[in-house]
This record gives sequence, C-alpha cells and structure tokens, in this order.
Amino acid sequence: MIELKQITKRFHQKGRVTTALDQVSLTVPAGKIVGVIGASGAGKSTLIRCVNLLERPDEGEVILGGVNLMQLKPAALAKERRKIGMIFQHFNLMSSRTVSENIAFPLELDGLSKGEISTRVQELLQLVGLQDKQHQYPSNLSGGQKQRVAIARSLASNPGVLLCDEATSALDPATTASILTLLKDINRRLNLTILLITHEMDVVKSICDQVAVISEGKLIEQGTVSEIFAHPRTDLTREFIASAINLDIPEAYLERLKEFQEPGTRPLLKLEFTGGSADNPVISEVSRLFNLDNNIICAQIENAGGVKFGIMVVEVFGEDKDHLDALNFYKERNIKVEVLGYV
Ligand SMILES: Nc1ncnc2c1ncn2[C@@H]1O[C@H](COP(=O)(O)OP(=O)(O)OP(=O)(O)O)[C@@H](O)[C@H]1O
Repeated sequence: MIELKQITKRFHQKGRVTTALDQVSLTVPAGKIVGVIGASGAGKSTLIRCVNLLERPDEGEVILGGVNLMQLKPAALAKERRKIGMIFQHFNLMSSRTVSENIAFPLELDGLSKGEISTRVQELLQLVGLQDKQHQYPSNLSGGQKQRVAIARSLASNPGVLLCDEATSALDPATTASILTLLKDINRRLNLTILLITHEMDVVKSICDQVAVISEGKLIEQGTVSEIFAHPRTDLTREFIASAINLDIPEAYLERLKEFQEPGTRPLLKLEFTGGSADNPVISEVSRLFNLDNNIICAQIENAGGVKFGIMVVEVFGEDKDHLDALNFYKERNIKVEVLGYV
C-alpha cells in the first residue's frame, strides 16, 4: 500500500546539513499496522511526513497504492493526499469548532451537501464513541477524547491509509491503551492500513504487525513483530524491547547492591529472554549443571506477536568459577546477561 524506496532527506540550516533520512526503504502492506520506532531525533517525524510529502524527499520514491506521488502535479497530489489520513501527538483540532464541526471540516472541503455531511459525521461519532460530545468544544474534552475527534476527522473522507505521528505520546497509560484499541479496531473493521511512529515499544507490542527500527536516519532493522522480538539483531532493538517491560527491583536489594564483590556477597544477575530462549528451563539447567542456587528476585514475561520475551533478576549462590561458566552458558543460549552488582 505504501512503498518508500531509498528515501533521503537533508535539511540545510545555517550552513549545516543534517541528513534526517538516509536511503530509507519501507513497505507497508495493505491492511497492516506498521510501527517505526526510534529515539528522539532519529528521523521518525521526517519519515512519516515524507509519506504524504509534507516533507519532500531529496531522493527516492514515495509510492501509494501504485501511484508515485513524487511525479504528480499539485492538483493530482492534492487528490491523492485525500486518501491519506493523519493524526498527531497534539491533536491539531480547531478550537473554535465543536466536535461535530471539526469532523465535518474535511467533508466541507470535499463539497458534500449538508445532509450528507450530517449523516457521515454521525457515523464517525459512533465509530469513535463520542456521540454524547458532538456539541462540545475541544477545550472541554480530555486528551483521549480529543484524539478520538482527530481520528474521526482523519477518517471522514474514507482514506485507505492512516499516518499516526506519536498519537499516544501525550496521553496517560490507560488512555493510550484505549486509543490503541480503537486504532486496532478501525484497522480490522475498515481494513485501514496504518503507519505509526513512536518511541515506545509498548505501542508496537500492543498493535503492530510489523516494526522497523530507525537510528540516525537509517532503518537498522525491520520485520514482523514476532521476528524482531524473537531475534533482535541490534543492541538498540534489545533496549527498546527491554523498555517494554516494567521491572521493579525491590528497594531492599537496591540499597544493598555493591558495584564490586566483597566477602559474603553474591552476584545479582539480570537475564533478558527473547523468543525461543524464553521457553527453555535455563534457570534449573544452570542450577544442575553448575551447582548454583538461584533466588529469583523479580521477573516479568510478556507476549508480542505470539512471541514471549522477558526479564528476570536472580541472586546467585555458588563458587566464583561456576558463576563464570554459568554466564557463558547463558550467552551461548542467546540470553542477554548482565551482572547488576553484588548483594
Ligand atoms: N525543518 C528542519 N530543519 C532542520 N533540521 C530538521 C528539520 N526537521 C528535522 N530536522 C532534523 O532532522 C533530524 C530528524 O528529526 P525528526 O524530527 O524527524 O526526528 P524524530 O525521530 O521525529 O524526533 P522526535 O522524537 O524528537 O520528534 C534531527 O536531527 C532534526 O534536528
């Protein structure tokens, strides 16, 4: 549905050139939800803005439903852009218009009659669950309700594609979850293709079919969510996966944690499991093979795209040499292991 082919975008400012995107190629299949994740300044916003040519790439092709947008004249491009909806972190609603009037705006631009607009607005209000707010102004709505209005407005002209620019970044966790559920529901019901950018792996984990990781303007990894969570190839991707797990080490252990080993202290290990390694009984294997006792301090196992991943923190009792052998064993089993310190 969306094909970005070797997109490069440079910004020139005060004699300096920033390459925001460097030969980026990305395909978003029809009906799928694809997430692009990256840190601040990685190029996410530039990437998503290149899809509807809000930013014009210096090199490469932007193909939407088989049409190369880069080759279109302004009138034809404006027509193609009507097929792309977009929502933003800060909603971009018109404060002087009510909820219904905001949603009606693109339909007015499309030249629909008053009756047609009214019918369509009611459908959209129902889709996003805001019938009771239709006469309110945006200033009287919560963040989640504002984003629902923005979603309804973006869908007014029946676009085939929805671009989401950090759409949940300004929302609290519960509201984020409800907006992500709505996006997934719309994706299924309308067969809408969604490209979203985010800096949160939780968003990817919740609703994406595929994910690409962007760093310094380059896509460094892409694949299905299950592939990427099962076999992350880069440290950055591993960090994003780990960030999707909220693991709290008990305060009592953190207070006792020492950087270097002292007599009578034991290593505290953090183990990160992804994919196959989360299914293996490694903790009991390690105990048996290396004569070590593991005290599990905290652990969390999550699921994304049918793949398990998780983190466990263990206090290990045993001989120094056996500890080293165990560390190597974990590494051989593709389990990322870190000695957090000694307790
Ligand atoms: N209009 C512009 N003029 C000059 N430089 C720009 C412009 N827009 C973006 N950049 C630069 O391009 C790079 C990528 O920026 P971009 O906004 O795409 O990153 P991002 O991943 O969306 O970051 P964030 O999550 O902080 O919004 C940054 O180095 C940024 O400073």
